[in-house]
Amino acid sequence: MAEQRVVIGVDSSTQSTKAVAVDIDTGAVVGRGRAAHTVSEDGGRESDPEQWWEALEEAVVRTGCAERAGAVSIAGQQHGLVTLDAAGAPIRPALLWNDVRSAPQAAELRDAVGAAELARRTGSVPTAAFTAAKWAWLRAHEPAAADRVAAVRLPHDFLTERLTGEAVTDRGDASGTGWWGPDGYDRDLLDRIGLDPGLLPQVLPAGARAGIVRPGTPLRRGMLVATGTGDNMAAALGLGLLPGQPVLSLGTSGTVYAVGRTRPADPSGTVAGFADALGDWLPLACTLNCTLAVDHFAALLGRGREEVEDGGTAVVLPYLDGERTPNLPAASGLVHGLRHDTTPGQLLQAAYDGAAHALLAALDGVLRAGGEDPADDEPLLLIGGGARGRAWQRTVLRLSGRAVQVPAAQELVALGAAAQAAALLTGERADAAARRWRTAEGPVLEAVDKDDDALERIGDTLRRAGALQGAPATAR
Ligand SMILES: Nc1ncnc2c1ncn2[C@@H]1O[C@H](COP(=O)(O)OP(=O)(O)O)[C@@H](O)[C@H]1O
Ligand SMILES: O=C(CO)[C@@H](O)[C@H](O)COP(=O)(O)O
Repeated sequence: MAEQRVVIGVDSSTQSTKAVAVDIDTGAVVGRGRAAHTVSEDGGRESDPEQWWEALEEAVVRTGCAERAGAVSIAGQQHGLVTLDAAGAPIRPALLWNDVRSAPQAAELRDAVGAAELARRTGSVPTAAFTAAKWAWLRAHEPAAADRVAAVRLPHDFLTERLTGEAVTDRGDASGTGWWGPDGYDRDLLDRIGLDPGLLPQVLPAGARAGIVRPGTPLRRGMLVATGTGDNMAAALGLGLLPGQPVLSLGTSGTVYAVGRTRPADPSGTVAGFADALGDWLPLACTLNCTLAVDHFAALLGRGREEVEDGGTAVVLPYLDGERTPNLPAASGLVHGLRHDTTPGQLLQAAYDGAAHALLAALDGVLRAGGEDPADDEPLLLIGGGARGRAWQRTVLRLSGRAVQVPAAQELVALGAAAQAAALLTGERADAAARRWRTAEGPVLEAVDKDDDALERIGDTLRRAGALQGAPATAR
């Protein structure tokens, strides 16, 4: 019998690290591992990169394939600022994508350079999420720490470098920094925020090899390591996504995206013009308040996640972490439209609706930004931890008016990383490997009539909440 060929894909995302070991020939998942992360909650959002490394070690060992896999690749949460000293040790905890303290620095950059110019050069108008704003925050608030920095990395670059010793990244994750464009690093923008380009990793071409596993890790020494990428780019690979197929991901962040053939440049900032991990683009809109915010609401109401009820006039803007889409970093949660007959179940449903609203409102813009036609009747692919929740599925059906496909495969980010690893061994494109593995297959839920009344109520509340949501909610 021929020996089974296996690769490992890793997803180092906000709440945990997940690893999958995949049979290259069949796509069967032959091992899984998971280890949790800690995220600070006192004002900012920070995590210790050393904990990500330990979680990665634990998760890959748990797959049972750390010694026999042929290749490995690491995908990670986008945007996080990892600052290292000359020995490669973190100088301070990483500033995460959902830390809104850097909103003033993002606004300064937009004012200084102009939103349209930033979109033209980097594809995106930066919000607090972007690494450029985080570096500017560090320079302003912790100048002594910033002066000690010998290397700046994204979460997945940091982990790839720990594995290989190579200071490298890929175009997908680099496109979320706010200092990268199709011609490489933007020296003028780096200069404005006081970041030496010599501190940054080399951006490798799509499909390249990052290096090999060095001694002293739980993975076999000499194992091939692919470039890895940002988590949303990896999920696009993991689904074997073709241009124009929309995806809605329900995790700590909510994201909506599609592969596009045209380079996006949305001056309004709603659609970020990311690169994908191959040669195309990944226009994407992202919210800060998704599964965690709705779960928090359910806990406040003393109800289980699925205990929702239809009807009523309540509107919830569940902006517990501030918000990125719409760009309201100082916002807080807001409940409006309560009546004597409003039930707790209706209020919970309103929290789901409020969390899904901005993502679905951005969907057509995402498709157009990538040069694709929103009128095409492609089902919306629903992924991420929330995708299996029935209340989430019903909410997305009601507010999108589209058919929804729920892939049976789980951990699509880790599968996308595994597809990158497989591509190193087979010579395929990573997305082609995932299509061969049939990762996107799953039940299609039929479209229902769009709930325009609910969408209108939320949009109206949002418009009228203006001053309340723009003012600082708490001193951060
Ligand atoms: N059946 C479910 N219904 C709704 N939400 C769920 C369900 N299972 C998990 N979740 C949510 O999924 C989230 C984790 O999703 P995941 O995509 O793994 O997050 P991340 O990648 O951001 O770490 C958790 O916040 C959890 O509340
Ligand atoms: O900031 C973004 C996208 O721009 C987020 O999608 C992060 O990449 C975090 O992802 P999850 O941990 O929620 O998967």
